[in-house]
Amino acid sequence: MFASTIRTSLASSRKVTCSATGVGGRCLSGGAGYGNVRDQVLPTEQETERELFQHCNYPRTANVISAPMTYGQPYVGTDCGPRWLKEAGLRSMLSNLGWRVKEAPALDFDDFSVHKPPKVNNSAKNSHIVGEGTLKLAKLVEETIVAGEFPLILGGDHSIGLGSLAAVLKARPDVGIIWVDAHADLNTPNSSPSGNMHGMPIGLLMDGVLTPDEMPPGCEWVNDYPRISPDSIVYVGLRDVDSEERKLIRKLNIKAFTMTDIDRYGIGRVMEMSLGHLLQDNPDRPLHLSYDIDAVDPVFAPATGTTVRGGLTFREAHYVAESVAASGNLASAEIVELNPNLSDGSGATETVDLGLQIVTSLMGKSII
Ligand SMILES: NC(=[NH2+])NCCC[C@H](N)C(=O)O
Ligand SMILES: [Mn+2]
Ligand SMILES: [Mn+2]
Repeated sequence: MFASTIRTSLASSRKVTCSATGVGGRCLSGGAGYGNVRDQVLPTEQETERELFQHCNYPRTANVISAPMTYGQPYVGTDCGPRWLKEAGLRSMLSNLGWRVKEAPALDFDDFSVHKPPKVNNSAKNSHIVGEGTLKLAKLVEETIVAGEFPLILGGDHSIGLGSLAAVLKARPDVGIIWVDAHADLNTPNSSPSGNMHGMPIGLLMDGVLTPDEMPPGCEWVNDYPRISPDSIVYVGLRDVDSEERKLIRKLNIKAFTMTDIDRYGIGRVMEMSLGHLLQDNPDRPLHLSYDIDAVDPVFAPATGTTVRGGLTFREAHYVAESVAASGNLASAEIVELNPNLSDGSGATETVDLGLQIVTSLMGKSII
C-alpha cells in the first residue's frame, strides 16, 4: 500500500527524466501487484523508496522491433511471430499500459547481399544470412537504446539473440542477462549437434569460448562487440542441455536454474535468486530479458520448433515476466521462437496469446 502510494503520486506529479532503466509499468499503472515481489528483491524500505525515485522515468517509449528470422533453425514460420503478436493486439496493449509506442519497419532478412548460394557449412548453417541479419538487428537495437527508448524485440528464431545481445552489451556494458529457455543456446559450431544457429547465440558471445577466427563466416562483425561475462547471465527453465553446453555451464560457473530447481524451490524463490545474483552488486543494473517461448510447457505453447516437455506452467511463465518487471531494472527484452505454422489453429492461437500475455507482464502489467 505504502509503495503503491508513492508510485502513483510520483507518476502523476512529476515527469522524471533519468537514465535509469526500469519498466514504466511501475510508475504508470500505480498497481500494488508487485509489492511483495520487489520486497523480496530489495530488502529494505529505504532501498525500495530510493529505487522508485531512480527508476521513475515516465513517460516511456517502446520501440517495437520485428526480427522475423528463420535461418537459425529448419522450419518456415518463425518469421510469422512478429506479425501474429502485432495482430493479437500488441500495440494497444502497450498503450493501455501507458507506453508510447514506436514501431520500426520489420527487418528484412531475405534482403541479404550474399547472393551466391551460401557455402554449405553444416557446423553453423546459414551463417552468412544469420550474420548479416543479426548485424542489422544489432545496429537497430543500439540506435534504439541511444535514443533512450526501450527495445522490444519480436522474433524470429533465437539466433537473433546474437544481434540483440551484442547491441545491449555495447550500449550498456553493465547489462545483466536473463535467458528464459528450455535450452542453453550455448553451443558453438564445433559443439552443436544440429548446426542450427538458434542454439548458439550465447556460445558465440560468451567470454573465453571462441577465438576470433572461430567465429562462423558472416558473423565476424561480432568480434568487434563486447563479450558476455559468465557471471552476467542467468538461465531459467533449462531442461534440454547438450553435453558440451553442460560442461561449459559448470566450467564457467554460470548461474543456471533448471526445471529441477523450479520443482525444488518454486518459481518465486528461483526468480528471487536470479535477480539477486544479477543485482547483488548494483541494484540499478539494467537487465535484458530474452524469453524463448519453448521455456513454457508445450501444453501451453505448442507452436514452437523445439518443444521439450516438462516446462514452465502457464502461471510460472507469467511470474518470470512479472518478477523481472517488478525489479524495475528491465531495459530491453525479446520474445522468440513462436511458430504459428507448427501447430493446429487453436495451438497456434494459444501460443501467440500466451506470448502476448508474457510480453504484457514484462512490460509492466500487474494483476491489480
Ligand atoms: N533457441 C532454441 N530453441 N534452441 C534450441 C537448440 C537445440 C539444440 N541444443 C541445438 O543446439 O541444436
Ligand atoms: Mn529453446
Ligand atoms: Mn532459445
